[in-house]
Formats: sequence, structure tokens, C-alpha cells
Amino acid sequence: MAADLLSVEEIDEALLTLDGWEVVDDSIRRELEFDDFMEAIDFITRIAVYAEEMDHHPEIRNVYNIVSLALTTHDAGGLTQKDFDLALKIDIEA
Ligand SMILES: C[C@H](O)[C@H](O)[C@H]1CNC2=NC(N)=NC(=O)C2=N1
Repeated sequence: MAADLLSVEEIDEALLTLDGWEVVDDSIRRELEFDDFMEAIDFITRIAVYAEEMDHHPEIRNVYNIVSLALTTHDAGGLTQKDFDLALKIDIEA
């Protein structure tokens, strides 16, 4: 079963616990800059492990040393606690 969608108030409160994420449409997004391409790819592989463990997968875009992430819960059609749980893991890894 899909997780519950969060209310606007719950989303605002959850954002306070995160670093550099913004709400865009039905997702939260963060852009990270690394020293070079390999550092960016290394980061992606580290967060991929969390994504698999949590069965929750970010949209990932990489251009050289920049990694752009978007989290949303497709099953629920918007933001759920799962997105914020994964975002917190990503922040710790960043
Ligand atoms: C069946 C399985 O639980 C799902 O399809 C999962 C896998 N990873 C997922 N990742 C994300 N970001 N959203 C989802 O709704 C989602 N659903």
C-alpha cells in the first residue's frame, strides 16, 4: 500500500530538518556540487544503496560535477514521509 500524502503544513515542518531542498510541484529537489565527475558519481552510488534499502528511488540528473535530485512518491502521487526519510539520508551522505 502507498504511504500517505503529507499536508502542506507537514511538508513545511519536514523541510526544516533538511538542508537545501525546495518544493517543486509534487517533489522536493536539491542540487549538489562536487569537485569533479568521479566525486559526483561516487556520491550517486552511495545514495543508490540507501534507495535500494528503502525501496524508494530518487530521480537523478548528473552533469559533470553537478548532481540534481528530485524525490516524490509516484505510488501516492506526491510527497510522503518516505521522501523526507530518504532526503535526510542523502543530506547525511552529502
Ligand atoms: C513497488 C515498489 O514499492 C514501488 O514501485 C516503489 C519503488 N521505488 C519508488 N520510488 C519512488 N521515488 N517513488 C515510488 O513511488 C516508488 N515506488
